[in-house]
Amino acid sequence: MSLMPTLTERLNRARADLRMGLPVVLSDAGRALLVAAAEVLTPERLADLRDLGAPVLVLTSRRAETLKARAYDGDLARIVVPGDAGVTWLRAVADPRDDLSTPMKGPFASLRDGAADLHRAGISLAKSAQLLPAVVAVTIDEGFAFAARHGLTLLPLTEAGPDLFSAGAMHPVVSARVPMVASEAGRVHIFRPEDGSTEHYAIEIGQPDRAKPVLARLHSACFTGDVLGSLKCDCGPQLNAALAQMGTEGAGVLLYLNQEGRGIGLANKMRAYALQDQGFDTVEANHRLGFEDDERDFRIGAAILREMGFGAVRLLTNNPKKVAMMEARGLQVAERVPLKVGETPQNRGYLATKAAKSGHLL
Ligand SMILES: Nc1nc2c(ncn2[C@@H]2O[C@H](COP(=O)(O)OP(=O)(O)OP(=O)(O)O)[C@@H](O)[C@H]2O)c(=O)[nH]1
Ligand SMILES: [Zn+2]
Repeated sequence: MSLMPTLTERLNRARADLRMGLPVVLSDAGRALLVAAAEVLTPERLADLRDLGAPVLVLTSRRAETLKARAYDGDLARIVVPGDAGVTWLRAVADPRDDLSTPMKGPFASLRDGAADLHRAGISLAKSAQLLPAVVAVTIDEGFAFAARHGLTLLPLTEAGPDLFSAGAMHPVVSARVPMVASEAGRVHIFRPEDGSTEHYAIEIGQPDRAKPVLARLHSACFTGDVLGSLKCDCGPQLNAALAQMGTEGAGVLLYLNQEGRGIGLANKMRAYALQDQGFDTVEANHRLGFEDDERDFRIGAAILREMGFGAVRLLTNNPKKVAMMEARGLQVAERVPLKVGETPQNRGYLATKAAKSGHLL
């Protein structure tokens, strides 16, 4: 018998550790790296990291571009942390909030030699913990004994497949009837991912025929739009219109995917909104924070639909990438059904940017 946690279980632990400001040990092929999230690192822990070696600040090339720092590792940059730099410096480099008011943070020296795969895993981990994609990293001689001695989580990446950061299979937990304004024949299903990460929901309207393409919507959570009625986006009206159409047709399925802010989480989305108030558009704001335009994993939606017995959909969307992603996961998109509602004076620019830069159909 072994009660040792699997890599996936350790990964979930590592996310929580990182969010608390605890370092995590990443190891592969005899190499080991200690990583901690820049946004929550305390001065005491930074001092501990310095005792172990010279720390680097790992950023994505998106963030490095704004900072005019060299990204020798393709998609990321390893920036030397100056000897006198404290956590305030780390946070100012990681977080674009004050870029405009205090533009000169450099010049920065970036590392060019040595492998960056463990650093890359550190960035993926920070993203999957919905933190800013910025980690402080120190190379250590050996991972296993170090992690055991300090009670830290170790991620032995040697065991990792290419899908380490995917949520895995979706397990149905429970479903219950919820009569709604859009349809009295509503049922809410809860799905829990294999890796123990965030749950996602499916709202089934009526009794869709599994043998035919089902009217479907993949809705990404938008606290501001769905709950607060924010005028900055079109999410709330899209959610209601999709349910209403399913109610009118008598059948459909709406997936409510907890991928707030196109997968960056609500805190980062609010950081993006603060940048939008400084004049950047939705895509530029994501990039300045160090994220890609869209960090969502649409495998989740495909896995839930398949688990529910659906193989083909009539997909309510204006986003051709959602169609392509579903087809790539083996779900046939028999038809794309446009969903154009909720344009406001406040979201006109946002919708225009999505059309111009993200390929949305107007
Ligand atoms: N990062 C970021 N996310 C945003 C912003 N405005 C809205 N969102 C998020 O964008 C997502 C919108 O998702 P959807 O409406 O499902 O997707 P879509 O790609 O616009 O495609 P369709 O609506 O299907 O055409 C939600 O997760 C929102 O929280 C923004 O300015 N920045
Ligand atoms: Zn929204």
